[in-house]
Amino acid sequence: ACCSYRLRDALHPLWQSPLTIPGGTRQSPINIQWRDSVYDPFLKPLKISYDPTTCLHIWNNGYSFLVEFDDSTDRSIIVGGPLENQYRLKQFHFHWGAINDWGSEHTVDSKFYPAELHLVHWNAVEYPTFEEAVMEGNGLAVIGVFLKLGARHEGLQTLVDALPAVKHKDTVIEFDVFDPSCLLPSCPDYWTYAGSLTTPPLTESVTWIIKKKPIEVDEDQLEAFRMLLFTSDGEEEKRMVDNFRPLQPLMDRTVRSSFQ
Ligand SMILES: NS(=O)(=O)c1ccc(C(=O)NCc2ccccc2F)cc1
Ligand SMILES: [Zn+2]
Repeated sequence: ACCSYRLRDALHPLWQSPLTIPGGTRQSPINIQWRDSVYDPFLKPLKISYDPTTCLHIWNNGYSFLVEFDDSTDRSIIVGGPLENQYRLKQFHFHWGAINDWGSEHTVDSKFYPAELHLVHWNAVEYPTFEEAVMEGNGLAVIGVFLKLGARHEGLQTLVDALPAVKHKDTVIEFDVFDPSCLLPSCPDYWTYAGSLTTPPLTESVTWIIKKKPIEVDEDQLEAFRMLLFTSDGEEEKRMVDNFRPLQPLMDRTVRSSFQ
C-alpha cells in the first residue's frame, strides 16, 4: 500500500509524468518563506522593454492559454535584475484554480493566490533557439506575477474579451498589439531563485523572478479563465482549471530578495 500511495501521489493527473524529476535539485514551483529570503544588495533593478507590436496571437495549448510574441529579434527584452544577459520575451500564460482559494504555482508564506502570470523569456545571447535554451541552466528567465481578487484590470480585459475565441484546445486567434508591461505591478520589488519549468519537460533552466506585489483582477475576469477548456472541440468538455503544479522541495536553494 505504501509504495502504490507514493506512486499514485507521484503521477499528477494533469501531467501524467513524474511530479518530481528523478535527481531534480532545482524544481519549481516552491513556497517562498518571506523570513528565509535573503536581501541581496548586489541585485540590480529589472529593466523591462516590450514592443507591443511584437505580439502575434493567443493560443489554447491544452495546458493554459499563451500570448505569443515574435522573438526573432531583440525588440521585447528584459535585462538586469539577477540576469547576466538580456533575455527575449517569447510568451506569457497563466495558472489558476477552480475557486479563488488556490490557483497560483508559487506560494508566499504558504498562501496561494487565485492565479499567477508567467512571462517567459530566453537567453538569445548565448543560445540560437528557444528549444536549445530550455535545456541550459541559464537558458530561461520567467517573471511571475500573482493575481489577487480586487478591482477590474483594464489591461487584462482586452485579453479576457478574446478568450471565448480560444475556448477549445488547439484554437488560436490573431492578437496584433498588446503591451504585457501593463500586467506588471508598479512596485519593483522581487524574489529570485534558480528553478525549472513547471510543466513537462520540467527542465532546470529557469531563473525565476517573482514580483512581491500582486496585480488586482475582478471575479468576472477570473471566471473568464475558468470557462476555457482542456479539451478539443467535439470532445467531452473538461474545464481548464487547477492547471498548477504542486509545490516542490526547496532542497539546497536560497531565495534572494531585491528589497529589505
Ligand atoms: N510554467 S513555466 O515554467 O513558466 C513554462 C514556461 C514555458 C514552457 C514551454 O515552453 N514548454 C514548451 C516547450 C517547447 C519547446 C521546448 C521545450 C518546451 F518546454 C513550459 C512551462
Ligand atoms: Zn507557467
